[in-house]
Amino acid sequence: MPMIRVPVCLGDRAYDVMIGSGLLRAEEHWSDLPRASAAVLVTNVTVAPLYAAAVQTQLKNRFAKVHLVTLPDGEHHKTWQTLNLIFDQLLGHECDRKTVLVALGGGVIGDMTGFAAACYMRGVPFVQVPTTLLAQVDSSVGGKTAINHPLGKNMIGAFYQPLRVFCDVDTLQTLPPREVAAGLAEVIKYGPIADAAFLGWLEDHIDDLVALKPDALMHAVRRSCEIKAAVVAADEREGGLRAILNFGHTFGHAIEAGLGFGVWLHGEAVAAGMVMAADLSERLGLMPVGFQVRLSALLQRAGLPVLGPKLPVDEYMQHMRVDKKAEGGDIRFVLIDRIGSAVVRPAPEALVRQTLEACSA
Ligand SMILES: NC(=O)c1ccc[n+]([C@@H]2O[C@H](COP(=O)([O-])OP(=O)(O)OC[C@H]3O[C@@H](n4cnc5c(N)ncnc54)[C@H](O)[C@@H]3O)[C@@H](O)[C@H]2O)c1
Ligand SMILES: O=C(O)C(=O)C[C@@H](O)[C@H](O)[C@H](O)COP(=O)(O)O
Ligand SMILES: [Zn+2]
Repeated sequence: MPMIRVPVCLGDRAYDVMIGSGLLRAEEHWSDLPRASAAVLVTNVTVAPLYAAAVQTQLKNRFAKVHLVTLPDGEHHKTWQTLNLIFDQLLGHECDRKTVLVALGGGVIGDMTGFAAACYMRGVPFVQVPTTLLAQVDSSVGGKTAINHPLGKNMIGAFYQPLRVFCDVDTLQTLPPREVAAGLAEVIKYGPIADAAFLGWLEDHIDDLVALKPDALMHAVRRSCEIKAAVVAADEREGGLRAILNFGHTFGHAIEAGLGFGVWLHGEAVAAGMVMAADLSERLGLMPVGFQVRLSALLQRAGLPVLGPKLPVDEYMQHMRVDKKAEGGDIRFVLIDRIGSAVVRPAPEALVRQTLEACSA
């Protein structure tokens, strides 16, 4: 299987997303990481037994010291307390400011390791080795790093880009089906916001993706990373365009925070959130009736929920008011105005409430 490079063009901070089979064991792709006396591999208790040894072997060829930090697993551990476990180890091992952090795992590990890298000694280099579909198609690319606050998702964080991203699609074969589906939510997201043809391709190949067919996975990871890389290169810090990557997230983050982090997976909450955003797009007359049904059908075939939980509407509204896109108290939604095109704008509260009633159960 070929190895593909997707460049993320950010001037002197440009980097490659490398996508392929066998990357964790392909020494040539690791040999030009920067020189430093130490690397710190950050992973969790689930991923460590599967893939830490392979990555440690690569790192030991390059760094005199390789330390392993194994964190607890789960979205509810994306906190200050867990972040501090990374800093404890970095300081305990007397790591200097050239130390390279390596995030091995899903989006939780990637977001926390990236944030630790942004903060430790005011910034050390880091590398992403995403091992979930969601992390390969989305979270490892683009430099959003964060932890959660009980009152809001990803509220404490930084924009901080990795040196490189290694997407070894072989690692996806060990994912539980629920995590595959969660990753597919973010893949499907790219169709409505940026690429009508990709949405059609997903409708044709969703069964192959659910079955983890390697060729289909390669194409989905590649196209997703290409779209994300282009958006991030145009608007790294979400001054405008980048907000389209938040399609489904205004509602989705409210579901995650409202239920408590980890009850619904991020991708599951985004799936139900995209259906809500599609419904709102129709209510506003931006999209013809039928779009929401089309999107829901695809999400259901991927094994995802298409209705949010029946939280009180006021609770949804409260969580959405602290969304990072809100301005001056106005919640701003990512809405679709044509398949392959998104707009970011406020919506009348009465319509939002109708959407929440109609799209939760
Ligand atoms: N920074 C961004 O741009 C961005 C984008 C999207 C999502 N996110 C964040 O990413 C997080 C979700 O990421 P996720 O869906 O990867 O969840 P996750 O990191 O919790 O991983 C999902 C589960 O899969 C396990 N796992 C990981 N790799 C595995 C493998 N190869 N085989 C078997 N099990 C494996 C993990 O241990 C975990 O239990 C959320 O916190 C979300 O906010 C960030
Ligand atoms: O990269 C982005 O920009 C995204 O919005 C991607 C999202 O899938 C991701 O969940 C991101 O972490 C959400 O960002 P936030 O700023 O709303 O926390
Ligand atoms: Zn997301």
